Amino acid sequence: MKKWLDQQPATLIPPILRTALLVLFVLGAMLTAGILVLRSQVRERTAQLQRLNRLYATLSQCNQAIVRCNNQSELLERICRDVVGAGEIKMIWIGMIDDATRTLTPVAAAGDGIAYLQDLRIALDGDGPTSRGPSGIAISEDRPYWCQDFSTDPATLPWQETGKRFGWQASAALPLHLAGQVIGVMNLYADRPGAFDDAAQSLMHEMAQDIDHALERFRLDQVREQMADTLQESEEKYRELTETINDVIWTLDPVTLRFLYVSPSVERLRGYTPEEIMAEPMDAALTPDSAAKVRALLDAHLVDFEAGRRTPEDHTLTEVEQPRRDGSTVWTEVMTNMVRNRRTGRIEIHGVTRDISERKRAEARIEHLAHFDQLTGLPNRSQLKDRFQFALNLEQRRDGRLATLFIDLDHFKDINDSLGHDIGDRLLIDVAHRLTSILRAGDTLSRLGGDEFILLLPDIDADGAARVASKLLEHVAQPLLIDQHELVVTPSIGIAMYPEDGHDMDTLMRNADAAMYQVKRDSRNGFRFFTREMQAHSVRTLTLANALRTAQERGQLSLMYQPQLCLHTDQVIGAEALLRWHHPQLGMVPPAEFIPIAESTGLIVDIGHWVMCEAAAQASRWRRDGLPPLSIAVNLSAVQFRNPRLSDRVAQVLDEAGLPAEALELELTEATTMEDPQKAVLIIDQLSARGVAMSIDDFGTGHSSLSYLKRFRVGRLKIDRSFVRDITEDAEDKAIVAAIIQLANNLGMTTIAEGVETAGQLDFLREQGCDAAQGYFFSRPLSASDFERYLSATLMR
Ligand SMILES: Nc1nc2c(ncn2[C@@H]2O[C@H](COP(=O)(O)O[C@H]3[C@@H](O)[C@H](n4cnc5c(=O)[nH]c(N)nc54)O[C@@H]3COP(=O)(O)O)[C@@H](O)[C@H]2O)c(=O)[nH]1
Repeated sequence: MKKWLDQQPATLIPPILRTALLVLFVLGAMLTAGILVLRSQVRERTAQLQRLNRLYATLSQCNQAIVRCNNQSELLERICRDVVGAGEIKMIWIGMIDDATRTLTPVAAAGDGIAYLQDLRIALDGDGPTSRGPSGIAISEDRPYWCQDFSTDPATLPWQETGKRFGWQASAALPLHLAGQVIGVMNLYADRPGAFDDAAQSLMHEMAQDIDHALERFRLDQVREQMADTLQESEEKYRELTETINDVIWTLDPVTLRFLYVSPSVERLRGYTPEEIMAEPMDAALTPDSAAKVRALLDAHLVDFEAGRRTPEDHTLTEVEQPRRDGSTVWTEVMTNMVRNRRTGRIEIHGVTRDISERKRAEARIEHLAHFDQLTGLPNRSQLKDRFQFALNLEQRRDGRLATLFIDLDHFKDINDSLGHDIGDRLLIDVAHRLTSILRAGDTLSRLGGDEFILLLPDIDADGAARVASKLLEHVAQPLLIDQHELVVTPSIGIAMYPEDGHDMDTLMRNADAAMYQVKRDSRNGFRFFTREMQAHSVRTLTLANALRTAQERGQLSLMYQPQLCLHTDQVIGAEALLRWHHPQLGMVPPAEFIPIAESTGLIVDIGHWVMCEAAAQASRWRRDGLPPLSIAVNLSAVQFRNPRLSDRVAQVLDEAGLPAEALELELTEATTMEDPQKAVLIIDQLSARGVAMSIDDFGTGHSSLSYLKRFRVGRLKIDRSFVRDITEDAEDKAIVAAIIQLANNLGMTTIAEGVETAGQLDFLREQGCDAAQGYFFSRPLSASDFERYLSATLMR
């Protein structure tokens, strides 16, 4: 311009104009340059604004995604798509930390270069270049890492090649959080260096925070879902439980006494549906008295609960008999506690009701078992004790009298043994009915066990007691028909009177027992009153009976052997085994005293068996030791004889001892065989069929029936000592002994005389043709070793 003005004539353009034109020109140029700068700035500003707008749009889209998406992976995918779709960001990926491996793994990505992420795992711990990359720094330092120049930033070194390939010029790594902890990172890549200016950083930061909130929401949703699931599950379990268990679970309002909930099992328990139960107040089914009690109890509990003296941990357990729809009742156990409903704030009673009828029945049964005899239903000893005490107190107060009758059935054991326990039991039941049928209301009949009964007659004198006893004897003795068996059973009754014979139950029972025992010794089937003489006897009997129970196991029993000699050869042909009992305190107890006790207590069964075993074993030993073959005689008690398995037991004893049957002789008293001769014939037949020798002991004392004697397959008769004693002087004894010997001869039996003490007695016996003898004249009963010596001495003669 200046050049052009200089070429123009001054006339054409005067200097002033020239200056003005120059100024104008400069101003114009300046204006143009300003306009150009301004236009470039406007363009840049516009571009920046557009970028910001795109980022805002991205943020807004992200927020929409956050609202719409329901889970983490959907949200992250969507954010990645939206961010890249807005055009400002070339690539984005979001990685999550795997706590177990401490690596960062991509979970969502979009844009150019995502293929590179395929197997990407960034180790977070250690000093490797990857752990110190933008993601590693963002995570470890919990801050965004802005990389404005991707190609030169030392942190991006391992990925700069990749960045060049995909055109990444700048990047950002922003940590993501859950519950305040860094859980991942969002990586963004831009195609422009310095792309993440302040405005972009602020937006990205906001986006990361929004994502954090969304992740937190998902977590809470998840927790809520889990809680809902758990709640549903536990509700289902609770429902299942309440519907299937037999216990009834319920909730009650203690103020209105209305049930708020009752489980369905109530229908099984009481026959009413839960709805029916809930329709009525709780106390509707109770009696006014019980209802008042329940109400008072609840009120007291409520007061205590409000005052903090009662807590939900305080449970109350009560037993309640509840009505059922069918009119019956059911015993229940109710466990309750008071709680405050957290939702409503009201106090409730929570309860569990359990059916305990089975337990109640068992308790009642145990109670019954404890007081009543199971077979007959009569009171047992424990119940008798109570009634006795009551009756005694009464009689003491009114100065009255009371009778105790001890009733024992005669030969009941025989019935039991021969017909079986079932028949025996039924017999006891029938007898119990018979006895009861003639008693007054205040009398007590009790069964002690076995065939022993105690009858307690209050307010009665001796005459009255005797009348009752007679009536009982008569009544019980009537034949009984059990199955096809017609049975006659008689009782033996002993009577003790209060106050004469005792002031307490034990004494009166013991004395009545002693009197009963006397009846047994006499004739059975009768009654006797207790006397003072019986007392001494009964005490001794009781002592002996107790001591006898353990005599065998304590080695107090032993056998003595009394030689038996043949009167034709004068040789020892056998021995009678005689039982001895030596008690450390009582001394030698005579068999005549303890054998009856052993019989009446039943101990004779075991003791007699022991005697047989011992005697058979001794005889066997003698045979093995080369002694002449002797016969061993063993006394058999009537009780043993009645045992239906006697012949088997004898065979077993012989077997075990290895003794031939003919070496054993069983001595039965005449009285035993005559108790039931028909049966005796059978038993003797069984034994002799096994080859066992038999003899009848004490012959002449038991009124033998000759017709039966003929049928007894016994080998010899043993002449009782009482006839032998006076045989030399007493003509009658002489005649009896002679007759017995003759009778035996006629029946094909031999005879043995016992109790021979003198030569005169022996001479007479020899004259009469008696075959054998035993007695002090020859020898007293000897121990086994003395017997061996005695035998050797006789053999030497
Ligand atoms: N069931 C069982 N009864 C048994 C057993 N052991 C013995 N007894 C019976 O006890 C009664 C008494 O017996 P014991 O005191 O042994 O008396 C016997 C002899 O010692 C005695 N005896 C023998 N010789 C004489 C004599 O010359 N004079 C005399 N005064 N007494 C004598 O006689 C008894 C033997 O009697 P018996 O059995 O009838 O032959 C007695 O009834 C025994 O039976 C046993 O194990 N079981």
